[in-house]
Amino acid sequence: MNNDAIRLHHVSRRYGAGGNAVTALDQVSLSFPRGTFTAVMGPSGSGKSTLLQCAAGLDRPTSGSVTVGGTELTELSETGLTLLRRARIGFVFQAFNLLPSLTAEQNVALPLRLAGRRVPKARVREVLAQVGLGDRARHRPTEMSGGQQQRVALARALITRPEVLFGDEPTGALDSQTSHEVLALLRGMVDREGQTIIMVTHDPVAAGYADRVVFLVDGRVNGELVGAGADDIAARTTKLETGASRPQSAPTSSEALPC
Ligand SMILES: Nc1ncnc2c1ncn2[C@@H]1O[C@H](COP(=O)(O)OP(=O)(O)OP(=O)(O)O)[C@@H](O)[C@H]1O
Repeated sequence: MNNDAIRLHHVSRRYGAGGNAVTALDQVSLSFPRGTFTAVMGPSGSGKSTLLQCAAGLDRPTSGSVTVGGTELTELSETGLTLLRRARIGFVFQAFNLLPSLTAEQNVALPLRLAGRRVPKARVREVLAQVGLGDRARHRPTEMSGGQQQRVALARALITRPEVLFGDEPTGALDSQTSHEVLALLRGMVDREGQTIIMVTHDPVAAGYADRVVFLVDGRVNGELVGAGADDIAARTTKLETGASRPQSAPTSSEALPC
């Protein structure tokens, strides 16, 4: 069986046409093996969100191929894409996007309800316990801290047992201690349950929880760091932001080139 949860092959995404055209992604090829945690970093406008959206089936590439566990997304209809996202993909964003009138357990059950599926109460409790909120099932978002709300959002993303969990700055609205708690949870899901996670972040400390960090510059992959700590990641991002590493330099021992 293919061991990649997601594969992008020569993916390009252009917005607009003529003189106003923007190439947000330019021939990006990347593989995300199952059970790994990848951070995506790069300067503002380098294509991180576009990469996430194309990989998650929220946006369609202009050219190239995206496969989720062997399913070619570019061949799916809109309905097919929606069904695939609902069943096989989870999302957490910087904004928690919880419904304020619903309790934690009702928020967590929402994706199943929207899909017209049965909501096993035990599963809702299980996933809330998994994020350390077993005792908060009946609380509403306003009765919870930011970190707790993000953990409810995480439980909501996990209720369907997604093959891939995408995070777009999931700790962007949290203080450093709370960020650590959420990132440690994500790390534990990869290590204990083999969850695949792909997370866009600007924060080298957050990226340090990942197994590898993929860097984008001007819509292209500009190398990656494997097993790096926050200091090395910060040094690399500073270089990218000042343009010092363009064009790409030869990889060092802890670096690997994209496949
Ligand atoms: N809907 C759109 N229409 C036109 N241009 C777009 C659109 N979405 C993104 N872009 C452009 O594509 C490029 C990549 O944008 P993207 O949001 O993917 O970058 P990013 O790395 O996520 O940026 P940031 O870190 O600032 O969020 C940018 O030049 C952006 O202006």
